[in-house]
Amino acid sequence: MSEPEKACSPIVWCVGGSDSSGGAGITRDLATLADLGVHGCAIVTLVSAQSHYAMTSSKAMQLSLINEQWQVLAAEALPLCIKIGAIANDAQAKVLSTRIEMLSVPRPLIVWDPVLFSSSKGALSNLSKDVIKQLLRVVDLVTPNTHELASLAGIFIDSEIDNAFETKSEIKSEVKNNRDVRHAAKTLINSGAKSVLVKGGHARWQHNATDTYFTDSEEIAFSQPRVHHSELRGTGCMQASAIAAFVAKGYSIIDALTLANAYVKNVRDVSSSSYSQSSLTGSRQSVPQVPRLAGFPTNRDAFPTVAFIKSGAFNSVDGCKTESDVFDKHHNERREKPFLPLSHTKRGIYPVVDSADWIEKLLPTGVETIQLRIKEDISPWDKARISKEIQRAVALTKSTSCQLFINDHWQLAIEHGAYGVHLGQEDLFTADIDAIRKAGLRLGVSTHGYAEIQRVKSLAPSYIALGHIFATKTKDMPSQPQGIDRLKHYVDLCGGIPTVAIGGINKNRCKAVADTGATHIAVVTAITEAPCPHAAYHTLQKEAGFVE
Ligand SMILES: Cc1ncc(COP(=O)(O)OP(=O)(O)O)c(N)n1
Ligand SMILES: Cc1ncsc1CCOP(=O)(O)O
Repeated sequence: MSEPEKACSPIVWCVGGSDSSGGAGITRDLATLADLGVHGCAIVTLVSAQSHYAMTSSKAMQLSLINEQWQVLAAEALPLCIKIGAIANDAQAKVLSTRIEMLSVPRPLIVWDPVLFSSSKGALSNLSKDVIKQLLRVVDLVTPNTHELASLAGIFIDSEIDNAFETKSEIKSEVKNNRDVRHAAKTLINSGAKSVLVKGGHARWQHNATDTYFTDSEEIAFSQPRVHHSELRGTGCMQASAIAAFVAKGYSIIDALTLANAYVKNVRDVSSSSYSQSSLTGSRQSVPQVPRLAGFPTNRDAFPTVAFIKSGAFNSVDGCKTESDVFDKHHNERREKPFLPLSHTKRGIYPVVDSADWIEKLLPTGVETIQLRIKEDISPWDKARISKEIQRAVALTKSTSCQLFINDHWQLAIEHGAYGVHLGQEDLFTADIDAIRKAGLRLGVSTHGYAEIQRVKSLAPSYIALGHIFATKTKDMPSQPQGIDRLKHYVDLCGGIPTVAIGGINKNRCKAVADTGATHIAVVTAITEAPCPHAAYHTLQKEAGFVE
């Protein structure tokens, strides 16, 4: 399944150096963008003479030429994203920082891959502490590996010491474990960086390769099985360009990080398999491994495990008891203990209602899955009344085959023996997931894109809800509607786990939704605001093709 074509490609600017081997730098950025259906423009900062194994020289572009490249592009159209790679010197860095600061709001998202050295063993840039500090503060996302993170954080640690003792210090930040990663990343954030993605490829102490994304309020880990002995160069350039490409295509930053991680995994896989193929056929004579194109990632096995670490829960570095695998330990444990599957495998319309009366009203339709969703901010009920309502809903459905899910109130759902619980993303930080599973209740969880789906898959829930598909008046949504094309990808990504599509679905839209393969279609107003809710339920079932 390929990604839908848009009428015109989004634009990303790449600022960086050319690598004559095509393995990295702006050469690789442009190939990555083209592979992902994004038009790349180039602002060349330096030209390097490089092969896959050595760099013999590198020459900086004149400042006037950097300025002119920027100006001529800006006069035509501003991009949705700017990816910055190697910057040759302080003067270039200052021009770029000033240019970025002058961009009017809403400005493009700026991603800086802080390439200080080339993997073919040569220095590409020689930036002073002050310009690095300035750059860190003007960009939106910086993507260091652990060596680069140590150098960047060292700058701030050095200057704290410089300020305190008024002496020059050689002290460097050390990054030798996950605790150091967090400490160094938080140093950058506390010094004004907006967000940091620390790449785990060089973090040999990690069992998996874990990229960790930090903002002042979030920490999200993306893990892949570690690749040992990779000869592929330019993966950092590819990853940062892919992030820029996905943001330019309208994905949220955390989905862009998830997709870019999967993209690089695919490039690695196709590149190494064609490389080993060439060795088998004898066509390889000390030929370097070159990156192959991989396109939009659609294969489930390329996607990372995603773990959201609640901000605050680990905000003190000492809060991490085990320095390793804080990031994915719980997720791996849970994957081995799946939730019970749904009892009905038949696809169907899934009404979401706010009272036991509605459940009573709809049961005669033969509805097989229903949700009681009581929102306290809508009706200020006290806990005792909510408890009674849940108890009544459970009693109504007990002797039927209808699967009753209780939204949010998982303790009451357990207490009253409901069939299942439906939770949102925030609830996952607070609910006792193990208690729900041990009590034998099913679990459904809401998601709003790639990162959350990958997070939730690790819980092995009974279903994954995907939303919101279309604009809805029922709930204020902070995210954009997903649309049918993305829904198709999400259903595929969920693999064998049943899916529920929700948000703005009515009788005219449910056929297209059902065609994506979503197992269930959840609706609120298409039933609750219909003149005849029974008839509406049957029409939706029919239009979706769930019944003859
Ligand atoms: C089937 C289904 N899907 C999504 C939701 C939304 O749940 P959540 O994100 O917890 O938001 P609220 O419903 O609590 O507003 C749902 N209820 N059911
Ligand atoms: C609870 C919820 N979660 C995502 S969209 C939504 C509301 C869906 O209501 P409607 O079917 O009326 O658009």
